[in-house]
Amino acid sequence: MGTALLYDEEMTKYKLLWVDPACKIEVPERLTVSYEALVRSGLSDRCISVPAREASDSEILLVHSEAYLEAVKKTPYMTLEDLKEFTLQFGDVYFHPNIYHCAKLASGSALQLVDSVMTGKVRNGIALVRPPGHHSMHGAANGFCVFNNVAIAARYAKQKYGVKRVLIVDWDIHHGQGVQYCFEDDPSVLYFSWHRYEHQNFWPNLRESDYDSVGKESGTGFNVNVPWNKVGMENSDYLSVFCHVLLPVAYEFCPDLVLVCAGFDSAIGDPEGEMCATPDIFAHLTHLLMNLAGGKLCAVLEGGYNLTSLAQSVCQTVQTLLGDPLPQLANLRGPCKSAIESLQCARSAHRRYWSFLKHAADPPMTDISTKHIKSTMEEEEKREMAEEERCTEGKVWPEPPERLCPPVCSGSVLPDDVACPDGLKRLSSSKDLEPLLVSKLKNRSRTAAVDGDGVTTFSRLYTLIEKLVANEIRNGLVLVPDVTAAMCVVQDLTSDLVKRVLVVCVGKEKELDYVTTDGKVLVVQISSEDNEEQRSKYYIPVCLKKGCSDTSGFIQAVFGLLLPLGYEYNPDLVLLVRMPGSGVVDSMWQQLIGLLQGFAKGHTLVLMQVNEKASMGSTASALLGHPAPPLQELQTPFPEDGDALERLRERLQADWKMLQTTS
Ligand SMILES: NCCCNCCCCCC(O)(O)C(F)(F)F
Ligand SMILES: [Zn+2]
Repeated sequence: MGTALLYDEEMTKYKLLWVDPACKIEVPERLTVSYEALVRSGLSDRCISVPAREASDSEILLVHSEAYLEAVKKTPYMTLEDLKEFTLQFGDVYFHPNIYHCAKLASGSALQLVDSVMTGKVRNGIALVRPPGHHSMHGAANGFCVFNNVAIAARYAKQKYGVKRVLIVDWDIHHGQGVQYCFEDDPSVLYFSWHRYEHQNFWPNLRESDYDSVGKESGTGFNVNVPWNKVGMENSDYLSVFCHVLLPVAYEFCPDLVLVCAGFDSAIGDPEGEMCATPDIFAHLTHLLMNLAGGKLCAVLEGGYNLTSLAQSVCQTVQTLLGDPLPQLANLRGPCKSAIESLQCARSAHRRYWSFLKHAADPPMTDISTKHIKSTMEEEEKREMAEEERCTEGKVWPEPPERLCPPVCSGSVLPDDVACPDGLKRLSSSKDLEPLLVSKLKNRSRTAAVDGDGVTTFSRLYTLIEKLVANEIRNGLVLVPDVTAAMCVVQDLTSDLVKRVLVVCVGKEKELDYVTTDGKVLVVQISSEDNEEQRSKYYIPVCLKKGCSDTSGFIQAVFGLLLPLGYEYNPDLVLLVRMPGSGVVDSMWQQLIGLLQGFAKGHTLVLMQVNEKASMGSTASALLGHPAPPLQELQTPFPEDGDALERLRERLQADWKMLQTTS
């Protein structure tokens, strides 16, 4: 299934008609540069174009009051003076004779997107709209927003399609208070937002934007705020919050639909955000959400005022929605101190509501929400001083790397008597291995696996790895008689082909003579074995008391440890080994394959034993990029596992900064 793209140039036909410094950044060019970048890059042609439409009164009334709608209806007939007068009652927003029409198109576009996804016409999609929506409230316009496009879409999805749970992820740099107010008492809509806050010194300067606004009444726990109390946040900070706050909660919530308030003012160069995360981060943020809700994801444009980073960020998002390989993120050096404080506060505020956060540490000593009183003056001084060096006009960043789709998506190396799963390309052509390599294999591998057909298997395996490295194939599935022997062989085969291999070992392993100290290989093993004493910087055993069949424990290890490590290690190849008898649940296995595609440009090599070939179909499906089925309701992870993971993280965070969640 494809990706929907909604855009209508009518929504460029309104603008600010008078002087207002607060609103001058919200210009029609925001939409045109975004759309034109998609056209120029050829991405728009790869999308399914869906027409915009006007939202009806009843749809708008899902969120807004009749009084407010009636008032906005009058604006097309107002004089310039009346429009100025009308605008004065709201904050940081402007009206225009055509903005009511555009606001209906913006909301209607979001609804068209929901229809396209919910009817299965497309898998996911994006709506490029203005005016934005996430600040507008039941009876008021605010922050460039007239109707709350995403809030209306959430209510619409529930009403028309009986959607039970909607996740709204707001990665815009401003707090979408309009969305928060709409759903704060509603447990069927989980709202997550990060936003520039600076201890309430940043617009919209609301006390309720802080991390301790967790929702109210039956919605308690279903509102997650992560305030950024400093500017200059980077890719590491964003990924840490996704791994350590949003994703565990999102997976436990298990949504039927994901809506994204896709604002790109959180990107580098934006005058509002003043952050330093690069446009390619949105490729990963999008990817990390794409295995939720069976892949049903609707992104709706909110903010974004640097026309260069906006256009690049939109392209990065669309390319991921289309399933293209992800760019490698270089030198992630872990969250900064302020981000760790925010992260720790958000986790501790929610630990009583979400079992995956249950073992979160106490809030930091300096409770940051009260800090803003005494810090206002010193912050003010610092802000004045730092102004010049932080000026966003000076910011430069590299053009996001090209994300080329290999001609073949998935290759396979299988015993001759095993049928190749649909969609996979069987590697039969195998060049003979250099004799030197054969002898190396012979003395390396412990079993007779390198006998006649063994050599054939390994020469095909070598060919597959060469093609992965050459980006001729994206990923691959290998079935062997003995995965343990094969693991060692793969290490030999890859040692001169790639710089860093991330080995994810699912299930227990007799003895793993696989560990290196030079960092060329990082092994993360998830099993029921407690190999604590063997642990080192590059060999990290994660013990699940109940083994890999405990999906709750497994998913907690993936988000709490495996993903942050993987991002920091930044491998060129991922070797995913499924040990026989691991007991891992198929949906979890597919989720894992999906998530690991975020590393190494998707170059994942799955190694399985022939007697596990029953799982080949689901493995192939995940490798081909089909969204993983949702994990069924996850029960609370076992306390000892949660505790052990927390302790393991604390011990490892000296070596691996991305594991830090406590200051
Ligand atoms: N320095 C000028 C002050 C601007 N204060 C208002 C900012 C509004 C932000 C709107 C947005 O970006 O959140 C949306 F997504 F809604 F467009
Ligand atoms: Zn914004």
